[in-house]
This record gives sequence, structure tokens and C-alpha cells, in this order.
Amino acid sequence: MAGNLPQQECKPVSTGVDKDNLVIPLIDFGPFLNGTPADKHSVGIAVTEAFKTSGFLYLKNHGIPPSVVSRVFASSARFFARPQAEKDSLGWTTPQSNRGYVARGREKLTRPDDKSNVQALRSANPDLKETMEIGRDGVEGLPNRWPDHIDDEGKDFKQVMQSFFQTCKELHTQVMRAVSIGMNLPESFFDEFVDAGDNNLRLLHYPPIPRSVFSSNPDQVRAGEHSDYGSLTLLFQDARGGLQVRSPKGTFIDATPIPDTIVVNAGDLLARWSNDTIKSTKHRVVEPPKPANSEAEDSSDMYPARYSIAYFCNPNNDKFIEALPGTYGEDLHIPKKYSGITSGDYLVQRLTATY
Ligand SMILES: O=C(O)CCC(=O)C(=O)O
Ligand SMILES: Cc1c[nH]c(=O)[nH]c1=O
Ligand SMILES: [Fe+2]
Repeated sequence: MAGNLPQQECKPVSTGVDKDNLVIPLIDFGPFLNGTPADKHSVGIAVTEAFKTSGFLYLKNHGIPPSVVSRVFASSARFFARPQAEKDSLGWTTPQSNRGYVARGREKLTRPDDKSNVQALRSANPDLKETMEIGRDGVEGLPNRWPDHIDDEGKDFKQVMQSFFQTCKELHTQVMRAVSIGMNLPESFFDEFVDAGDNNLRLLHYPPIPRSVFSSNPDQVRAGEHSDYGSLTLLFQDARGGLQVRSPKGTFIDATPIPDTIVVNAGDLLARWSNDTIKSTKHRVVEPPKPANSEAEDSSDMYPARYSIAYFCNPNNDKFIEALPGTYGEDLHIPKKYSGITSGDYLVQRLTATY
């Protein structure tokens, strides 16, 4: 091939995190959304490869404008600034519904061995967060807990969140198409599994907190170690930092915020669906990291608030989830590791364990 320049392949992947054998790539999703079939193929492979190795990736050019994300963060912050009694009046009710306001200390993400253990964990190191959980709107018997009857701001909140819910639902479908390609399945394989949008939009607020809370208790976290439950999570973080992902060595590595990206991670049900070829990796939220090159001690006694938004994606509630074609078989000498399960039942089981 002397004299021929090698064809420059379109490789829309760079490195977001690389430490202790944890590699979280930064993937440009633009070529998937707008590119040629070859572009789509290479992005599909990259996305699936990331889910099979670290279980996490950063996505850029994902099609959700920064102005939309800022508007959701602003509306979320105004919601959490409401009087406690107002928020409590919109309280989360049941795992079946998974909708409404969750006050500080009510959910403890770290999975307990049994219920009595949850109580012990909760009182020792409660998660230092409050959340608002929003489900698919208009489901009979499972109303969202909108603040729209309270004031105009509440009406605006409802509109902003309903619209964002749809936007994220579409991105879920696209990322699952990328996974289909990477798993050698027809591109639209997952479409019928995710078209209902039985997802959960979670707004998170980690309030300002004295540094001493962490310095006096090494086990204190903002959100305990856990893996997510469903297919994928789309995680939007502010610039504060504190999200950490567990490396293959068992250490927790900062997943530093990268502006205008979404952290996307695979959930337990997708791992199960893929016969464990895809990984759902543990993560947690701790105090913000020290700025890299700051010599002076920060004089403030408080860590500022952190806001994030997790869009938990799930297969349709009524779908039966069993090992994907190509992930098991006699020819591969790989058995099916799990029995099939209905998506909605699986999710309710998981939610019941943490509230
Ligand atoms: O706040 C974050 O960055 C992560 C939250 C999270 O992992 C969760 O709620 O499942
Ligand atoms: C961690 C978690 C909480 N709530 C959900 O609906 N899904 C999840 O994965
Ligand atoms: Fe999570």
C-alpha cells in the first residue's frame, strides 16, 4: 500500500476517565444521530463496548440543547427551594407508583442484606439528598405529584418536566438502537421494548453541608454505593463533582463533570438481559473533590449544594425480559444465567428494597 495514505477512519471516541483500569470513554453521538450507516455502526460498537467494559460512558452531541438542560436545572432548584411542608404534601407513596417527593433520609441506596439492616444504615449514614420522582404522565391510578395546583411556578414546573421527560425518552430509544447495532441485532430490535416510556425522571438536590460532617465520619456519603435498576440511566450533573464510579480494582474514581455531556450507564436489568455481557457498575456520590491545583485551603466551612438529574430508563413494564439472542447458546458454550422476569415486577422488587 506504499504511497497510499491510510483511510482516516471516523473514530468518534476519546477518553473521559482512565484510572485504575476504569476507562469511561467520551463518545460523540452526533454521527449516530446524523451520520451515514457506517458512522452509526462505529458509534454503536463504541457505545456497546463501553457498556461491556466499564458500564459507563459520557455522551456529547446527544441532541439535547444546553438551554433545555439549564431550564430543567433551574426549575428543579426552584422546586427544592419551596417550603418543606409544600414538598411534603407531594410525598412519594409506593414502589408501584414511584412518583413524588422523597425527603432527606427516606431512600438509602446501598443495598441492605435485610430490612433491619436498612434501618441501621439509614440512621448511621443517611443519604444527604432529597429527590423528586416523576413517572410517565397520565397512567391510570398512578398520578404524578405535580405542584401545579399551588402556583404558576408549579404549572411551569409541570410543563418543563413533561417536555424533558419526552426528550429523554427519545434519547433512550436512540441509545438502545446503538446497543442493538453493537450486539449484532437489528437496529430497531429494542424499539418495541421501550416505546411505552415507563421511565423515571429523578431530580436530585444535595443540600449545602458542613465539611465537618464528612471529616468526622469517613463513611458519610451524599448518596450510597449502588447500581441502577433498569436499562440505562441518563445522568446530568452540575459542575460540582462528587460522582464516583467503582473501578475493577475496587477503588472509587471521580467521574468528573464534563460540560454539555450526559453520563450514561447501564442498569442491572440491561446487564441481566445481556446475560452479563453488559455491566451495571456501582457508583456513589461523595463530598466534592479538592480542586486539583489549589494550594490554599478553602476557607468555607460548608460544601455548596449539588444538583443532578437522573433519567432512569426501563423496558416497558409489561415486557418479559430474557437473555438476548447471541448472548447464550450451546455453540457459544454459554448458558442462560437468569430466568426471565417481567420488567415492572423487577423494578418494584428493587424499589421495595431501598425505601
Ligand atoms: O447524583 C448523581 O450524580 C448520581 C445519582 C444516582 O446515582 C442515582 O440517583 O441513582
Ligand atoms: C437507583 C434507582 C432509583 N430509582 C429508579 O427508578 N431507578 C433506579 O435505578
Ligand atoms: Fe445511580
